[in-house]
Amino acid sequence: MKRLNELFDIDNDMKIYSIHSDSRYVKPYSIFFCIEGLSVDGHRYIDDAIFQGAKVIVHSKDIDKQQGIIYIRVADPLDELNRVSNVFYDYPSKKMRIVGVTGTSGKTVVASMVKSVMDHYCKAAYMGTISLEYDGVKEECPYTTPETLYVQKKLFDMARRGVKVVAMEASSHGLALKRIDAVDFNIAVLTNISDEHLDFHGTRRQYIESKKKLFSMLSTNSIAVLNKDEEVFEEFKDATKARIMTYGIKNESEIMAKNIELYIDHSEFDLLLKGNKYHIICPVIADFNIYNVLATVGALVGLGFDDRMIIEAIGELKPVDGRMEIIPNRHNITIIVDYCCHTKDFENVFKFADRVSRGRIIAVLGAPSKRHIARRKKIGELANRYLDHVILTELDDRGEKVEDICEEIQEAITDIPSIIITNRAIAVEQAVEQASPGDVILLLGKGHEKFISLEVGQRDYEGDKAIALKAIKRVYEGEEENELQ
Ligand SMILES: CC(=O)N[C@H]1[C@@H](OP(=O)(O)OP(=O)(O)OC[C@H]2O[C@@H](n3ccc(=O)[nH]c3=O)[C@H](O)[C@@H]2O)O[C@H](CO)[C@@H](O)[C@@H]1O[C@H](C)C(=O)N[C@@H](C)C(=O)N[C@H](CCC(=O)O)C(=O)O
Repeated sequence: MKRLNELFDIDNDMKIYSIHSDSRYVKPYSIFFCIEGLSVDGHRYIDDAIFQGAKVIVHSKDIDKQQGIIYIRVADPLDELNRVSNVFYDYPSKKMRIVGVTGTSGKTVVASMVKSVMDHYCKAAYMGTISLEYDGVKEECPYTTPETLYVQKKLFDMARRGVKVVAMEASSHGLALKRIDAVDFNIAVLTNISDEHLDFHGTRRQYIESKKKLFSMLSTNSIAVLNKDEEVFEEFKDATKARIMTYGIKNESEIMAKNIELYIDHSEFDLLLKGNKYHIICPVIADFNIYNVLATVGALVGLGFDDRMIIEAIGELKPVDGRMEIIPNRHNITIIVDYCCHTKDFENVFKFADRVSRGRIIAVLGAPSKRHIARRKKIGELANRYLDHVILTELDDRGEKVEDICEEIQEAITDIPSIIITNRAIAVEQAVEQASPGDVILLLGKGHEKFISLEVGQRDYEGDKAIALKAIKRVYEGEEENELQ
């Protein structure tokens, strides 16, 4: 609870119990902020908010006024929402060390790794695509980077429960839509930038600018962990007042990986850290994940880790749920589940499998509907180049016919066999049935997710990992039993 005059420069000490930007959740004695959205304008819902009990309306447009309600007109209600939510929740981000991770790919992996390492030392939190997780709380996050009120409320709860470090993903949408403007970041990490989300941002330039915002928000005593091998490195360096910490594989950096050896179930490399060299054996797979490990090291150095703590932490890193996650089995079949969102991700995963596999590479994949249509042909072309067999299936159909999406991918697969099995669970089972010892199965696109998005809402899906594990048991362990009989 706060008094109104603590939140605004106003001569009124009314008790305010909550603040809202969505009329559907407004509670009595609250403030409603009218946010102009991309599809609707929050000003339309003022009456609903008052009906639900809002006593204060923060708006930017001419509106009809009612008796007994306080109206506060501001230039930008979203900016005010950010400012007020910070005051309302007692500046929660200032009470913890906040690590923000942005970039096209790798945000989830880096933020999750930072959290899992920090868990050994203090109460740590993760907020991002997979979940919101801290101090025994685990729930689905509404967005990769949720909206201001959600973020502030959760940070407030974390601070109250003694969380010391928060690793959160900063999506380009979240940054552009001011969802984390009120967060005081201590460390910002850039993974990489490729041409994605142009449907929302319009141009690559706009996309880059939204990512850069995280770094321009940093103060002089914060740290910007930047990938020196990225084309945009100099631009990001110039965008921040923070101390720069560089990592990379190709260009000379403060944190470097050299002599990288990739294996199907782990990686080895020499880590160059402040002039020292350490040989690392690390349970994460694929070269693009080495970048993620280096970015994590950057964040940990920023959090005060010394070399010994870093080496210990990397050796114990666990693969993140549904991110190049190997599904264990005793049958010499390597099954990898990966979220694989962008075209570049598909290329990276295919290349890795091609490089380390001694058998065939079988992939189960699809493409999301009504989004990134051009991606379908590109995925097909890449599959053609690197894989041996493809099973095309549903991803998130959102009302488009799955067969049509699969056929569009299939048109570009001219040199290797491909089949369409629209039911994803059956497609995964098929892949397991077809595999022989030595083969690699790639289950791509769903990662940790246990739902399929429909035109409206979503339906439950058991998850690639669970289905693959069951199939292994049925196909291989069942066979073993038969042989014994
Ligand atoms: C493009 C985008 O991000 N849009 C977000 C935006 O939608 P919008 O601007 O259209 O909002 P709106 O629905 O018009 O509503 C405007 C205002 O009216 C309010 N309202 C609305 C209805 C009502 O009955 N009462 C009411 O008060 C809303 O709460 C809101 O404050 O604001 C809405 C609520 O404030 C968000 O739900 C919505 O996220 C959409 C659904 C979404 O899917 N966003 C995705 C793309 C997203 O953010 N993705 C990124 C990850 C990207 C990645 O890296 O892959 C993420 O961080 O998750």
